Amino acid sequence: MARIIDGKQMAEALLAQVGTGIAERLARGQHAPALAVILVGDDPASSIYVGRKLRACAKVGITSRQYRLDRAVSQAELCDLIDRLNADPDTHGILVQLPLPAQIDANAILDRIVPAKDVDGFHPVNVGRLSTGKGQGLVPCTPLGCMMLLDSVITQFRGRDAVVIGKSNIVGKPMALLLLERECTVTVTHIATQDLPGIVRKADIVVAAAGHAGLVRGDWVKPGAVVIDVGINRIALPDGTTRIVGDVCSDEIAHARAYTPVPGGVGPMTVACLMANTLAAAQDLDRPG
Ligand SMILES: Nc1nc(=O)c2c([nH]1)NC[C@@H]1CN(c3ccc(C(=O)N[C@@H](CCC(=O)O)C(=O)O)cc3)C=[N+]21
Repeated sequence: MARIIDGKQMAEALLAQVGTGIAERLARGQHAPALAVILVGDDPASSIYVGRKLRACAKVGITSRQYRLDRAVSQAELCDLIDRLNADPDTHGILVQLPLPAQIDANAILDRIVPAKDVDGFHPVNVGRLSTGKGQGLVPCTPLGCMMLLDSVITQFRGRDAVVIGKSNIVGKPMALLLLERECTVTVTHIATQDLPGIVRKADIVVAAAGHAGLVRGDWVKPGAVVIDVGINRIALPDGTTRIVGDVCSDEIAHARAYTPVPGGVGPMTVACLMANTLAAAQDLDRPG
């Protein structure tokens, strides 16, 4: 039977580690790390995600400040807020919850956050550092969490075939770069990919981040493969309730070596990695010079 990788438990362990790091900061007389979370509009899913992040902050001892902006906010107002937070020595991390409303140029906003406070790792400087594999720079939370989940079951990445389904800037592309850095042979697939099942069948490592409920079927997965399910899809059930499912038909992959459940897999690790990135940003910002 496939092993279920317990993301919730791994996230708890990472949060505990971050908490210890913060306690050590305080013992040295330094401030607690501070994270600014900007939420535009009142999308219910975004509010839930932001709520999880703020709760995690409270748990590990990160000071959090939430900025809730009207959905009609202008580009200039949002830029002003980011400029203020960039300049504020008491702010170590800045997160702008995505998606942003249509009138906002999201890339221009992400580019405006100083790279040192970019705890999402979406600024071009951090993207560039990841792509040159130098190990400095902040790495996007979801792919970082996925690598930690993979590290809990895989010792040898070198030479393994890895498939990433989805080419987003938030998950697919950075995930591919991290796997490439470990010397996997990486295939990035997307909506226009031909014979996706055939490509996935060859993979030792499958990272599904397509945002399509149940896309990956059991007969696509090679026996012994490790499957990371990044999908979070809310589906309607016949009784009128809804349920969260991933991109993988997890009931069909008993022949996999291991897989991450949804919920309880990648999601909790994403939040825990945000805490780890915020601590890392604070440590770097406080380093003299
Ligand atoms: N700037 C920015 N950074 C992000 O990191 C970011 C974002 N925008 N926009 C939206 C996505 C989504 N995201 C999730 C975080 C936690 C869970 C999570 O904790 N999920 C739980 C519960 C799932 C549920 O029941 O809803 C789980 O999978 O077990 C999921 C998804 C962060 N995102």
